[in-house]
Amino acid sequence: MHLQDVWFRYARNAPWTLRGVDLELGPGETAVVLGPNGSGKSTLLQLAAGVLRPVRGGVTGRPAVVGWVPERFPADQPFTARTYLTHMAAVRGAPAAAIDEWAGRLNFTGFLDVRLNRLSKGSAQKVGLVQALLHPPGLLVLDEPWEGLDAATREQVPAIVAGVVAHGGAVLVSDHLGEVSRLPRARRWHVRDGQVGEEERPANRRIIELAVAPAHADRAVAKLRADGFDVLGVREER
Ligand SMILES: Nc1ncnc2c1ncn2[C@@H]1O[C@H](COP(=O)(O)OP(=O)(O)OP(=O)(O)O)[C@@H](O)[C@H]1O
Repeated sequence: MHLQDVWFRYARNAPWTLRGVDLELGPGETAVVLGPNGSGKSTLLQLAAGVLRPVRGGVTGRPAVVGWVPERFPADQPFTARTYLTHMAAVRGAPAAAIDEWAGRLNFTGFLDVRLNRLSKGSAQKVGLVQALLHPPGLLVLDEPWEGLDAATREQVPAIVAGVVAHGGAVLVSDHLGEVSRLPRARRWHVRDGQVGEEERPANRRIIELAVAPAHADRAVAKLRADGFDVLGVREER
């Protein structure tokens, strides 16, 4: 898939959110989109997924099956999870058995007959994830998957990404929490001032482990990033 000189703004006279973005993502590749809040990560993902259309430029070679998981699944709907997913499976030409298979894998089977608008945020996000995976996607787009999902499902994201990649699919993930280390082989695209640059990773790096009190963790991460250091992850001390 190729984003060619893509420009996007939300209204005719609004400032450009993205300017002249040129990116390529091939089958079996994963890219993590990094950048501060409001920098345009979601916008880039939606352009790649075909949810938004570029104002200028274009997107070519988008795979036929795109799985799109928004940051917040729109759960304000009167159907049960099963009814919704059965409909989505029919639309995608996926076997209904895929619903139970994914529900089992994500520990969600007990919620299939609950209405979407009664689900917790984490469970609703699982429905969003399952609908994107019912048919193996040629492109899976995950907007901040580590934010809305519960801890157990978050742990499964790398395996889900690996499954899509193993089928020859491409994966695009946004991340502002610094969870990118969970996908160590992914390319890294940084959105800054409306433009997207790919991080060149030096061949030889040193990994420094650092321990701070939980109350100082966010400040330490922000400070290190502001100084241009690559924070690979944050974990509890075990
Ligand atoms: N539907 C919309 N209409 C108008 N402006 C929007 C809309 N969606 C996003 N924006 C604006 O576009 C800019 C980029 O937003 P976007 O959601 O792409 O950033 P982001 O990097 O994903 O942020 P976050 O990390 O907070 O999700 C922001 O200034 C945002 O306010």
